[in-house]
Amino acid sequence: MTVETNTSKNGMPNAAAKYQPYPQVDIPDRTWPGKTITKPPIWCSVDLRDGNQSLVNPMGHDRKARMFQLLLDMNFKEIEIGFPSASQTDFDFARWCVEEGNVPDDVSLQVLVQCRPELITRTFEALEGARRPIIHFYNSTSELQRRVVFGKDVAGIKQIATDAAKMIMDMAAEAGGDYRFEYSPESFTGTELEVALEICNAVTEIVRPTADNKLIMNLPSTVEMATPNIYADQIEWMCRNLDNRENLIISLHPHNDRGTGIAATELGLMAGADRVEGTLFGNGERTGNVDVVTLALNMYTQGVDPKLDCSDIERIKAVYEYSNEMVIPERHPYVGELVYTAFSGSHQDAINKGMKAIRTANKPVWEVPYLPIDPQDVGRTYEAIIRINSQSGKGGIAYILQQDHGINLPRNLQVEFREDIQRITDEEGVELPSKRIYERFLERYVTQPEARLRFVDHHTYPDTTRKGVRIVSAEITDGGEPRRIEGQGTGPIDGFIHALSLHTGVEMSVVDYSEHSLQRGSNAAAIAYVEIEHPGGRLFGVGINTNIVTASLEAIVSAANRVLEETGR
Ligand SMILES: CC(=O)SCCNC(=O)CCNC(=O)[C@H](O)C(C)(C)COP(=O)(O)OP(=O)(O)OC[C@H]1O[C@@H](n2cnc3c(N)ncnc32)[C@H](O)[C@@H]1OP(=O)(O)O
Ligand SMILES: CC(C)C(=O)C(=O)O
Repeated sequence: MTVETNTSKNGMPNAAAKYQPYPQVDIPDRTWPGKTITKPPIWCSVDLRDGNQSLVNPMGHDRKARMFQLLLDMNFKEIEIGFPSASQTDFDFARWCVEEGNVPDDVSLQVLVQCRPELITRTFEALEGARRPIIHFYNSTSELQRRVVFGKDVAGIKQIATDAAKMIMDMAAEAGGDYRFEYSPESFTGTELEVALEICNAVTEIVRPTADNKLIMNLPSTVEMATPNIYADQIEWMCRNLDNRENLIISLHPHNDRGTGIAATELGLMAGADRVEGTLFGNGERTGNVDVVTLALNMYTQGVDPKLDCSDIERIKAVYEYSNEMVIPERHPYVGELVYTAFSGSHQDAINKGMKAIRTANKPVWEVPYLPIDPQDVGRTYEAIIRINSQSGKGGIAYILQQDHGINLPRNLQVEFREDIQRITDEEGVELPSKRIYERFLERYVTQPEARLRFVDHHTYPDTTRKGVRIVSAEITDGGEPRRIEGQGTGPIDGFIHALSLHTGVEMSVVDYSEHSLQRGSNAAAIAYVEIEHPGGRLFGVGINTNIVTASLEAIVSAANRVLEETGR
C-alpha cells in the first residue's frame, strides 16, 4: 500500500497541493509585445502614503516634509500625501501642504480614502482649499477578499464602490472645489477581469469623467501574483473593454512580491497604461511598490526623457534614508554603492578601453561596456568605476593609476605591475584602495627605499676618437657610498646603461623607453619608463623628475636596482 505524502523531496510542502497556478488571460490578439515605451507616463509618488504605511515608524511631520520637498524638486506633478482620515498626523500634514506647503500650481495633492462615509467626510475636510486635489477612493474587489474579508458577493462589493463614488461626487459638488478623482479596484490582480470591469464601469458612470476632468482608473497589482506578461495582458484587456476609455487615465500601481514589479510596469505601459504610481527606490508594503527611480532611469537609458529629475541621486538616496529610516542595498539599480563599480579584470579592461574610446571619439553617445548609464548623469563620479581586488586585471590597475594619478603605464609594465598587485590582493584577500596601489607603485619603481643604487648627477661629452659616440660620466651612490661611473653610447640613456653595466657587472640594455608629463604648467614633472633586458629577462624601471633626462636616468637606476634585487646582488 502507498501512503500519499504532502511533503516533497526538498523538505518544503508539496507545491502543487498548496498553491494554484495563476490563470492565463484570453487575449490571443494581444498587441503589447510589439510596442515600445516612447514617452514617460504621468508619475505619481505614493511614498508618503503606501511607502509610509509600510514603515516600522511611520513618518512624522519633518520626515514627511523633507520627502515632500524632494518629490516637488524631482518634478512629480501628482503626489499622494497620505491617508488623512486615518491619522491625525496625516490629516495635519495634508493641512500643512494646503496652507504652507508652497505647492506649485501644476502639482495636484492626492489623498487616499476607503469607501466609508465617515472617512470620506474627513478627507474633504483635510483638502479644503487645495488646488485640483485628487481624491483617491478604493475598495478591494478580489474574489478572495469578497469571500473572506467582506463576506459579500460582486453586487455587494460593487455597491461599496458606487455608494462611495456617489457620496464623493455629491460632496465635491457641494464643496464647489476643483476636485479630481481616482478609483482603485484594490487587489485588481486577484479580481476576475469581468468583475473588475463591471465595478470600474459602474464607478465611471457615476463620476462621468470628461476630457477636462478625466477619471484616474488605477489598476493595482496590489499583490504581484503572476509573471509580468499576465499583468500586461490584463491592462490591455481593460484598456480595450472599459467604457469611456478616452476620458480615463489608466494608472498602474504595481507591487513587487515576485521581484518583477519593474518589468510588470514596463509591460503594462506597453499595454496602454498612461500613469504610474510608485515610490522612490521601491519602498512599500512587503517587498515594496514599484521603484519609480529605476523605471525613470530605464527609460532614460533608452533615449526617452523620463521627465523626472534624477540628476542628484545621492540626494534622493539621502532623503529616502532619512525619511524612511531605511538603507538602500549596495546592488540597487542606479543608486547602490557598487552599481558603477567593476572588480573583475575583464570588465575593468573593457570599461577602461570604452572610456578611452569615448574620450577619443568625442561623440555624445554613451557606449561603455558594462555601464548602461554614464554615472555622471545621476551625479555619481567616475571615481569608483574600477576597484581592485584579487579578481582584478592589469586594465583596472592601469585605469586607477591613470584616472587618480595621471600615470599612463606602458602595456608591458601593466602586466608586470599587475603580478605584484595580484600577489598582495591574494595574500590579503581584501580590496586594495587606489592610494595603496599608488604607494606600492612608487615604492617598487620610484622611491625604492631598500635599493642599492641612487642617481645623483651626470654629464656627457663627445668621444673625440669615435664619431657619434658620447661619453657619459655619472655620479651615483652605491650602498650610500659616492661613486663616479663612466660609459659610452649614442646618447645619455645608452651611455648611462653601459656605465651601470660595467659598474654592476650585469649586462643590461634598454629595449623600450617612453615618457609623459605628469601635470600641466611650467613645473610639470615628467615620468619616464624604461624596459631593460638583462641575462635573467626583462623588467621595468621608472623615474619621476622635473628634468626629463634626469627622469630617464633615474628610471634606469630603478630598473638596475630591481635587477640587482632579483639576482641577489
Ligand atoms: C492596499 C492598500 O495599501 S490599501 C491602504 C491601506 N492603508 C491603511 O490601511 C493605512 C491606514 N488605515 C488605517 O489607519 C485604518 O485601517 C483606518 C483608520 C482606515 C480604519 O480603521 P478601523 O476602522 O479601525 O479598522 P480596520 O482598518 O481594521 O477596518 C476594517 C473595516 O473596514 C472595511 N474596509 C476595509 N477597506 C475598505 C474599503 N476600501 N472600503 C470600505 N470598507 C473597507 C473592512 O471590511 C472592515 O469592516 P468591518 O469592521 O465591518 O469588518
Ligand atoms: C490603494 C491601492 C491602490 C493600493 O495601495 C494597492 O492596491 O496596493
